[in-house]
Amino acid sequence: MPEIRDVPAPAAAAPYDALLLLSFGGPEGPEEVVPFLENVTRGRGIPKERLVEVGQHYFRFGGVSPINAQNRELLAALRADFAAAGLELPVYWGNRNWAPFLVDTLREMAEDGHRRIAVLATSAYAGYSGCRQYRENLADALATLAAEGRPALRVDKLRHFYNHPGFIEPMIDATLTALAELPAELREGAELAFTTHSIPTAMAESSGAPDDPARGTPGGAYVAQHLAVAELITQAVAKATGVADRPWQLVYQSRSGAPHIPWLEPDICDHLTVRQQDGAEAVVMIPIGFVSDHMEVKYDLDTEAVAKAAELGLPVARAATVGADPRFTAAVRELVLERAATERGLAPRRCALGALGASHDVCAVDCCPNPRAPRPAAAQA
Ligand SMILES: CC1=C(CCC(=O)O)c2cc3nc(cc4[nH]c(cc5[nH]c(cc1n2)c(C)c5CCC(=O)O)c(CCC(=O)O)c4C)C(CCC(=O)O)=C3C
Ligand SMILES: [Fe+2]
Repeated sequence: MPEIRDVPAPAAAAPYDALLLLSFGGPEGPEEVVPFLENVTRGRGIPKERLVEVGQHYFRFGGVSPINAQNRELLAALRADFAAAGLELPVYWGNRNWAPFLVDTLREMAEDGHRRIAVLATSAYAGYSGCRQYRENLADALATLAAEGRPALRVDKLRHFYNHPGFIEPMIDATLTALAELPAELREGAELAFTTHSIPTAMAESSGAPDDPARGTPGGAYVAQHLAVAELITQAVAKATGVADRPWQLVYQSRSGAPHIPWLEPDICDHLTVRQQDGAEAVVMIPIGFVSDHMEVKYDLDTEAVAKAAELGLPVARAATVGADPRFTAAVRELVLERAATERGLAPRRCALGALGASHDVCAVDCCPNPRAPRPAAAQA
């Protein structure tokens, strides 16, 4: 079978001429918090109380979200990884909700002569927020550039990377490191709580492609993919620690939306309460839903859940997120080369751990539907 390195290094990414790192964006000063939240929530019916509350989370940290600094770090790490591997592919960065805005980055890419762009969204899983919404953002930006009379760009979003070994392995190590932070006598009995962003249950159920085997499971692809990651990490931790039956659960955090609309549960704080009542000795929280230490991790876990645990007298530790781990940057390089080879008509090896297998390259038209109304989206069949 042809390997992904079937052409000389400088041309290995062909037909792509650039990579775009596409992320959420966050404020970097107190005056930016409210305009940022207005961008995030435009037309989405998030209750005012929730926005004021979320604004406070940002103000507590001087109005600075950690996400942009983390993306700058990832951008630098990707450039260094590509350079070290002899891959000549410029890397750019643009966001959905804050500067550098996606449309400005795409305009710059067009001006620099790029036409065929691979896109890595900093969201590992299927779902409207992490997949289609980014593709809608791409469609909006491309429409703006077309209206400005600029040459056409083609954007291809790389597949979901939740089960790529370069994403899983750093999380296994991080879980073991967090376990080691607990007092020695608590390590064997410590439970694992895998956390991710809660989303409306209806959005969870419709996540993934209709023909995706993961979509057929209760909770849809979003939950099935997170469960697959939790199982992979649990198995590896069992092997490394020799504790075979360590309790674990997938739980949720950062719920918003109106109270009468069902969202995925239980919340991490309720979970800690229940586990403490059931006699748990300690809990390790592993934020598998987040690629880096976003505000959700810094506030909802490190501040809120840690305070809850202290109130309960339950020892907790929090596993680090993947961030700019060299295994992850190497995985991104592999994903670019893999997709490039596929686009050249080859059948490259598609690295993925666990039973769900490698995710699709091109989203179906009805994959991860918009919960409000259908809108144009780029990078789909
Ligand atoms: C699945 C998912 C991810 C993970 C995938 C991905 O990474 O994309 C994610 C990431 C993020 N979410 C973030 C921030 C916010 N998300 C909000 C609102 C919402 N998120 C949702 C889902 C997700 N969100 C949903 C269903 C809503 C409700 C309304 C809506 O459909 O929009 C709101 C509004 C207030 C509130 O409701 O909390 C804020 C401020 C930040 C930046 C953090 C920082 O600054 O470090 C990041 C990385
Ligand atoms: Fe969010």
